Amino acid sequence: MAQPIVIAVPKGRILAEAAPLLARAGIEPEAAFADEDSRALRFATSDAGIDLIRVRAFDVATFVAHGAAQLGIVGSDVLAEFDYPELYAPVDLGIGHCRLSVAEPAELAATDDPRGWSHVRVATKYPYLTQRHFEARGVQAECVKLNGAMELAPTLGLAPRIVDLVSSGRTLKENGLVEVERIMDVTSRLIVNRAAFKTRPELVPLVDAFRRAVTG
Ligand SMILES: Nc1ncnc2c1ncn2[C@@H]1O[C@H](COP(=O)(O)OP(=O)(O)OP(=O)(O)O)[C@@H](O)[C@H]1O
Ligand SMILES: O=P(O)(O)OC[C@H]1O[C@H](OP(=O)(O)OP(=O)(O)O)[C@H](O)[C@@H]1O
Repeated sequence: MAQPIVIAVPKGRILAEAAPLLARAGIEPEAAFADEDSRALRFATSDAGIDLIRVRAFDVATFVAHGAAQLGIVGSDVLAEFDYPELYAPVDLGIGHCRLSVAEPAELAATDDPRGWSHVRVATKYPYLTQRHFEARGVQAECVKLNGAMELAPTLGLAPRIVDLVSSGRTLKENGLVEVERIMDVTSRLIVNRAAFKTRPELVPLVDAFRRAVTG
């Protein structure tokens, strides 16, 4: 029998929104998948031809790009940051709505004019998107790569500005920061390994099932 199709799903906040979509696409994982205490990483589903793996959001794109998983659910922020040519993103899943923005302390923003920037130092989890955004504006960006808690960087002198995801704006507000530029709007996408899409015909109805799960 052929190896099961592996779908990579991010743990964390997207998982809660993705679970109902999986159900609507007809994918019923074993009980341990929804159990946060489970230490398992790979889960069977009611379809012997489909397994799920639970990985970090940034790693979903890597697993699928390398063909270790054939399908995945990932934020368009992660997709754009890695820009893997091996990935095809056929369905906008309409979940995980947020935006990638530049933010700085409210006191700095009071007198700052982004149009006057020629060089910026930025703390971010997204060095590629940050460089690209500023380069397009003719601004030289120096990035300090962090994996979380970017909001601490300005007050602790690591970098005066940050590039991070914003949704309600609560995290920025509670850390004395304000949004000064929006880089991109973000939603989660279904991603497919391009080579697998050609060689595994069973992926076609599966992608269609996700498409229907979103629209119907
Ligand atoms: N505030 C938010 N509102 C909506 N979607 C968000 C928000 N923050 C992040 N996302 C989406 O969820 C994905 C995962 O977010 P994030 O990287 O913050 O997760 P995490 O659980 O901290 O991951 P990890 O611990 O693996 O770094 C992001 O790539 C983005 O697409
Ligand atoms: O505008 P808000 O609604 O406050 O959302 C923004 C926050 O959400 C994300 O973090 P997340 O909650 O995923 O935490 P983590 O990155 O620290 O894991 C992001 O990195 C911001 O810190």
